[in-house]
Formats: sequence, C-alpha cells, structure tokens
Amino acid sequence: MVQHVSFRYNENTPWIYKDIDFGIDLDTRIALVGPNGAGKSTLLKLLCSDVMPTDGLIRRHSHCKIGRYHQHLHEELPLDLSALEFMMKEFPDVKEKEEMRKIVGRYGITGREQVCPMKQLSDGQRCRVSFAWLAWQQPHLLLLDEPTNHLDMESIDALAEAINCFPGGMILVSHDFRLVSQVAEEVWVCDNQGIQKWDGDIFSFKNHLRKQIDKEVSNREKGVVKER
Ligand SMILES: Nc1ncnc2c1ncn2[C@@H]1O[C@H](COP(=O)(O)OP(=O)(O)OP(=O)(O)O)[C@@H](O)[C@H]1O
Repeated sequence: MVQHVSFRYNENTPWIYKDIDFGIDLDTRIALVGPNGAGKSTLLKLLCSDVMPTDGLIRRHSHCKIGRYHQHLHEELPLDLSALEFMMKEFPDVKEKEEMRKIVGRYGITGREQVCPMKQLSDGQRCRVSFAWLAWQQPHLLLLDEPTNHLDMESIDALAEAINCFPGGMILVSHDFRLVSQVAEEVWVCDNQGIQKWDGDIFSFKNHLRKQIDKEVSNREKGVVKER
C-alpha cells in the first residue's frame, strides 16, 4: 500500500511525487510509462525501499519478497568470479555444481561462459546472469526497470514468456512497446508529480504520444512562420 506518499531526493531538488496513493498485489501487471525524468525508476526504488518516502507511508506484507532488475545490476556482479561460482555462493542451498549448471544454463549461459571470470562475458551475458540471480531468489513481486537494454529480440521474447509464466506481481518500466504489449495488463502514466492509470492499452498510448509530437512540431512551425 502506497499511502499519501510524496518524494524528493533532497531539499534542494524538486518534488518527484506529491501525495500518490495506490495499492499493488500479486495480480499486478503494470507498465509504467511517462516522460524522461518523470520518476518511473524512482517509484520502483520507493517500492523496494531503496529510497524512503519524504512524506507518507509505504506498507508491505512482512513476507513479501521483492526483486528489482535495473540497468546497472550487471555492473554490480563480482567480475573475478565465474557465473557458476557466483550463483553457488549466492544460493548455498543448491549444493550440486551440476544442478547449478542447469539453472544457469536456462538463462543462456552455457559451457565455458559458466566457468570463466565474468569480466570476460559481454554485457548481454552478464545481464543474463543477473536475471538468473534475480529469478532464483523467487520474489513475489518483480520490479523490472528497462530489462531489455542488452537483450536481442529472441531473448526479449523469452523474457516476455517467462514473465507471463511468473505467478507473482510485476511492474515494468520499458520503452519496448512490444514487450509491454505482451506482458502488461495496465498502463500507468507517471507525470506532473503524480501517477494516473491510462484508459487504454500501450498502443493507444503510443498513438497519443505521436499525436502530441505532431502537434508540437506543427505549433513550432506556425511559430517560425509568425516570426518571419
Ligand atoms: N539520486 C538522485 N539524486 C537526486 N536526483 C535524482 C537522483 N536520481 C534521480 N534523480 C532525479 O529524479 C528525477 C526522476 O528520475 P527517474 O530516474 O526516476 O526518472 P525516470 O522517469 O525513470 O526517467 P528515465 O525515463 O529517463 O529513466 C530526474 O530528474 C532525476 O534526475
């Protein structure tokens, strides 16, 4: 439950949210959209307590496990360890190396990629390790912030399929309309320090953006003509 939450990073920076109020649960399937800098990533950080509300309250079920994927997650991996060593260290309950090999293999990290130091992997491969790490925590709620940046089309479709098989809640921030259309049931717009449910699907939102841009361009052109 997000109750009357307002947030700004500090006293010298503008309010990102003012008095937002909503609830999410394990059936939640939301795509967050909105202009750059509106506060989409900040909302995910608030939900997983990476930052705390300036005012108001966020109440969580005490057993709710939240997993957040963000663009810098793969940069936080211990690069001198191999993917296999890292996962064995993070999940000591998996005792057999062969079992962990299978787990990591499901994320497209196979053969030598599993045992070489992760510094030798590409960004895309490291992202896959991050996904394996995130998924194996078995969160109840997934917060995905731009998860497609280092993924090819095939991996994006695999991600969509995985999200659709995931039984918990999900909030996605993504500029990838194709992914959004495959996994989101609702579109919420972050703008002007608030959040509003979009009355339509992601494609109608895209059309709305296109019209808005056309209008801005035409107004600018009219302005230029007037100036002349
Ligand atoms: N740690 C921070 N300290 C101060 N300001 C920050 C911090 N992190 C983000 N901001 C600012 O807060 C605002 C919201 O940022 P946020 O990243 O949440 O927006 P966003 O909607 O996710 O943007 P984008 O689509 O560009 O990723 C921006 O103006 C950003 O510069």
